[in-house]
Amino acid sequence: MNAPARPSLPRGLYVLCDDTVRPELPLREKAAGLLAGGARVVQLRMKRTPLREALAAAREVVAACRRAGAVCLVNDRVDLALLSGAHGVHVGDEDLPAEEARALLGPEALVGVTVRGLEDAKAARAAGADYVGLGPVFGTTTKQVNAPVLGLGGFAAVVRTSPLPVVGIGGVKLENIAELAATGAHGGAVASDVLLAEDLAERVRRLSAAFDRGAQGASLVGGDV
Ligand SMILES: Cc1ncc(COP(=O)(O)OP(=O)(O)O)c(N)n1
Ligand SMILES: Cc1ncsc1CCOP(=O)(O)O
Ligand SMILES: [Mg+2]
Repeated sequence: MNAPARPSLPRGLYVLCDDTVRPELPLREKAAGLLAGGARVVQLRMKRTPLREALAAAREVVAACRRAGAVCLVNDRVDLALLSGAHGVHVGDEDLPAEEARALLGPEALVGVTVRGLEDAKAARAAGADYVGLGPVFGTTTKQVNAPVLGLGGFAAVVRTSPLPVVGIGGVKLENIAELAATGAHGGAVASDVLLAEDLAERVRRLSAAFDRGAQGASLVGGDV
């Protein structure tokens, strides 16, 4: 029997289409700018949008991502991910557990889990997650996180031994994303640096290029070429 066709999470820039950063700009316009810049992974993070509006926004953003060939993950809400036809969900400590998200979404969905260290990453793998979001890597004002800032060294130590691909989050910006990528991170998740830019598409292009440059450096150090 054929295995289910779960998409793999593209490596590189991972953008948050977030309603708390620059709230006056509608989510669909944020998504349009991000996708115009070639974003390949978009997480729809809605913390202040009323539920029915959130469902409508999710349907619109997921459809736009699918037209652009990008992966769209819904933050927190498995119900919205299901109803909007998203590729998957990202869950943390205050959301449904990864096992339950997987049970509801099925084997074809991508499930990402927030972790703070290696033990959490092992647990996420056992729970059926596809990747982990590890942070905060740097200081951030976008979310008050109840965990210490890892710094690049602490982040890299987890990346080296994580059983799942690691996406770094928290204070990731144009000035540090190449260094983050050079640790071997699978992705760099960015909210404010991209959403506060005047030209979202151009910022996506620059962030993606910087991540890819850093990742290339990592593979040269590793002796891949
Ligand atoms: C890629 C990625 N990693 C971590 C998080 C944080 O998720 P969570 O801990 O559930 O916090 P909220 O984003 O829900 O406030 C994330 N969203 N994405
Ligand atoms: C959701 C989340 N979890 C840890 S930091 C963070 C916010 C990241 O936002 P920014 O890229 O603006 O620091
Ligand atoms: Mg959450």
